[in-house]
This record gives sequence, C-alpha cells and structure tokens, in this order.
Amino acid sequence: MEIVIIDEPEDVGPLGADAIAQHVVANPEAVLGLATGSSPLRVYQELGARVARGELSLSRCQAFLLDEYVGLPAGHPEAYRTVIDREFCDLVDLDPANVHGLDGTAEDLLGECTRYESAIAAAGGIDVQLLGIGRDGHIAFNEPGSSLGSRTRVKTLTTQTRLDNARFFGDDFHAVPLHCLTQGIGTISSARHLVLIALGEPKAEAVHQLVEGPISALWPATALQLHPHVTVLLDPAAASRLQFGAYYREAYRGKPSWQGF
Ligand SMILES: N[C@@H]1[C@@H](O)[C@H](O)[C@@H](COP(=O)(O)O)O[C@@H]1O
Repeated sequence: MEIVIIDEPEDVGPLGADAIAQHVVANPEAVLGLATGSSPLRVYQELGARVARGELSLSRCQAFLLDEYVGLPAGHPEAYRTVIDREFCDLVDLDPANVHGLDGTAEDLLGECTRYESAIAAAGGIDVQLLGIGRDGHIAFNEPGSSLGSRTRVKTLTTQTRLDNARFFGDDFHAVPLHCLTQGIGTISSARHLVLIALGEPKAEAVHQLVEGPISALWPATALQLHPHVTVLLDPAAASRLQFGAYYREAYRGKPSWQGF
C-alpha cells in the first residue's frame, strides 16, 4: 500500500486524476471503477477539466459503478446511477452505453448480481477502481461482517450508514433504503489498481484500521492489505490516527510512486 498524505486540499483532485489518467494513457480502452460519495468529487471535477481542455479522453473507456440502492426508481436523484451521471459522466466524454451500473429495481436481484459479475469479467476486469471509505470501514456497501471474499450481492445497510447517508435524503433516515446491491470485497480486490480517498477526521479511525489494523471482517477495508497495488490518498485529518504517519510522510513525501522517487 502506498500511503500518500496530501497537505494541500486542492492537490487531491489532480493526484487522483493522475491515478486514473495514467491507466487511460497506457490503454485508451481502460476499464474504470467509479465510486459515489463526496470523497472522489474533486477527482471527477479535475478529470472533467482535463477532458474539456482536450488533454484526456475517456471516449473509449468502459466504467462500472460499485453499488446501488435497492428500490429507488431509475432517475431518482439519489440513485447511484443518477449521482454518477450528474457528478462525473456529464463532465467527461464517456459513452453512456459504456457506463454500467447495478439495477436496484430488478425483479431478480440475485440474477442481477450474477449478470454484473459476468459483465465486469466480459470487459476484461477493472483496471483502476476509485474508492471512498465509510466511518465504519466499509468500502462500496460492504458493511462490517462482510465476507472478505464476497462477490456482488444484496446487503442490508447498517443504521450508521443510513444515518450518514440521510443527509442526501432530506435528513430523513427512513427515506434511506434498507437494502443495496454492492460489488463484494472479492470483486473489488480483483481490480488491478485500487485508489482509495479519505478526507477529514471522521475517517481517521477507519483509515488507521485500513492501513495498520489486523485484517478483519469487522473493518472490511482491511482486506485491501492483501492487494498488491493500492494507493491511499489522505488529507492530514484522515491520516491523524496513523501510528506510522511520520514514516509514510517520509517514504512518499506526498507523491505516489508513479511520480517517481
Ligand atoms: N456506498 C458509499 C461508499 O462507496 C462511500 O465510500 C461512502 C463514503 O462516502 P463519502 O465519501 O461521502 O464519505 O459512502 C457510501 O456508503
């Protein structure tokens, strides 16, 4: 894992965008994994700016979303497909036909999960997957207790996650769906490069567990310790509980490995 502590908040967007762009430059048909949540927003805006300036094109890329609520109709403003269209796809030149999400209204939800796994495999697997992290250490919607080998499936959201996400539903906890479809930890771990962004003090304990804790289903993100290529982009607040924070600062000096040592 490379742990990059970024002192200037405005650098998060360019560094995260570089992480994606290097894959697209190497392979214009790269398969991208997209995450919802506030953490990747600066990255999406920076990628949008690069596409607008003609410096980058995602027109031949495929993209897969991590997760989706069960039961929100297509076009619901908080359905993750709508969110990703609004926050990312509308800013870049991805072909909408190449952006794939889970259908949380499917009659056969288990069949939908199987179909999604097959679609990712048919695309050749995900080259670079963006991730946020929940306060309880969840990635995508893999809540504490998730199997660390899990594949795409139906999950029940915890009360904490529903409370955290109520802000997107007019602060109405009961409006937040109880169930979701989510790529599993095993699915996410199959992506070739994982780029996790965590910002702010509320994420500090989850980040400490992710990087330094024992691998445990209690903190699902700890499974990433077994992955050969993970980049963790942190602001100082999210990094504040790292036991070896001084070492990561010295080792990476705010620069991911692709910028050279
Ligand atoms: N399913 C999403 C996760 O993919 C995301 O990482 C998490 C944190 O969101 P934020 O980045 O807004 O803190 O929120 C949701 O639960």
